[in-house]
Amino acid sequence: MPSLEDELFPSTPGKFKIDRNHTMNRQFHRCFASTSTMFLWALFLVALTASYLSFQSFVDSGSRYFTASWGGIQWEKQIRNSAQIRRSNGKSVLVTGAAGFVGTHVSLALKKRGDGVVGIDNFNNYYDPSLKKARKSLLNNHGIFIVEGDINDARLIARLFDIVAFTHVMHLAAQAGVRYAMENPHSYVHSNIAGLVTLLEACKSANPQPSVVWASSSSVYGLNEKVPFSESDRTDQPASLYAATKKAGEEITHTYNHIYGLSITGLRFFTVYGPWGRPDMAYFSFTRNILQGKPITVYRGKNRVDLARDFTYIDDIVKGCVGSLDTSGKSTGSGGKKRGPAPYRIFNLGNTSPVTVPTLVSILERHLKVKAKRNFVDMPGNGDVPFTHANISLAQRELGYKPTTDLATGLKKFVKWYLSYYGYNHGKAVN
Ligand SMILES: O=C(O)[C@H]1O[C@H](OP(=O)(O)OP(=O)(O)OC[C@H]2O[C@@H](n3ccc(=O)[nH]c3=O)[C@H](O)[C@@H]2O)[C@H](O)[C@@H](O)[C@@H]1O
Repeated sequence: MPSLEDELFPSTPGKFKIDRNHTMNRQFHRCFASTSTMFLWALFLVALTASYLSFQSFVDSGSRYFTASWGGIQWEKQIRNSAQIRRSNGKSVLVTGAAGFVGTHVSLALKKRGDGVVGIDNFNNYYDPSLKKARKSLLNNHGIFIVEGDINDARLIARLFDIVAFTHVMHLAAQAGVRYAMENPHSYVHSNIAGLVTLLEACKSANPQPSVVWASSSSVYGLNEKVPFSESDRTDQPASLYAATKKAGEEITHTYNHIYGLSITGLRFFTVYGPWGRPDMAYFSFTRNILQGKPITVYRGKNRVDLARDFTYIDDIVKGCVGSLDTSGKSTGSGGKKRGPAPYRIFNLGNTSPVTVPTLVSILERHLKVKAKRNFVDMPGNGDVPFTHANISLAQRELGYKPTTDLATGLKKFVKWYLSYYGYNHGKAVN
């Protein structure tokens, strides 16, 4: 039988060979062996502590990356209150990108009719975060709580699903903007691909699984020339990385529908505009420049053809989003496993009457009562497409979607909001 010493210090030629016949030697070795055992244990404990500490710092630095300031009893209470349903057969909806343009309007519409709404937004500085904070205040005033966090933070998303059994997710968080993708390509991958997958992972694991409605984009039609654009038209020729990530989103959501039974509705928004809009978009930046007496750059296509967009007013988009939530059908999975086929739908949400960019400028001039200084420039090869035009018959049939606001009417409402929000009085900012 090997002794304990033998097991701890196997008889190998050299250093630790034990002479069993020599008592002193034996005592020395016993003493040495127990010291060494202690030494080994100490080493083991040090290693264990070191790996625990480095794991903690990894977790902490992860949290710092997501600037997580969430958690706690008060925080959970605010989420539960915000998610409270106040009508029969109401929904509890997690709205991602809730402090964004479309997110704010959809959250308000849902809350006003009695649905529970919890928002999440990372308040990044792609455009003026103070506008996002102002939207947040607006939502807070209506009893909507916005969690400050990133959809890439899997722990946070999982926690939200622990606190609330969301029936629906309205996923609007994204890196938007067609031309900015050349400046910061990775932000598109971070939000529109990685963030989407993190969110879908949480949705797939949630019990019950929510139904997911999310924002795709008219830009997926890319170089498609068949007009108007129908959902069945080809979308494999994106003209920008932004469009490519949105198209990838359509494929990614399809796999989650196919494998896990998530109910998915993708909405291809066509150049959405209106009050509380996005400062990076043309109608918004043109307004700012016109009021400040600065020139605006108007792009022109090949052979000096005017560019055109199927500009769609925010209230019409909201109706399309709410209609999608109401008709989404249930997810079928549970415990991360599919239990049957679930709906997978894609809809165009456009105005179905394109307007050229110079006409947009003329309408703004009329509403602002200020003449624009136009600089016509050939459209740079930066991801833009010459025109968009939605065929909306599918959304009309399935969602009852029927846009009612033309560009002149919608821009009038936008200009009214803009002048009031930025404190303009007779064409001059007062603050
Ligand atoms: O429909 C969509 O899918 C997309 O609509 C917009 O993208 P875009 O149509 O390019 O909207 P704007 O950036 O407002 O541009 C509108 C038109 O004005 C033109 N433009 C833009 C900026 C400028 O300085 N000058 C100018 O002539 C553009 O070329 C374009 O024809 C949004 O920015 C995207 O996030 C959205 O996904």
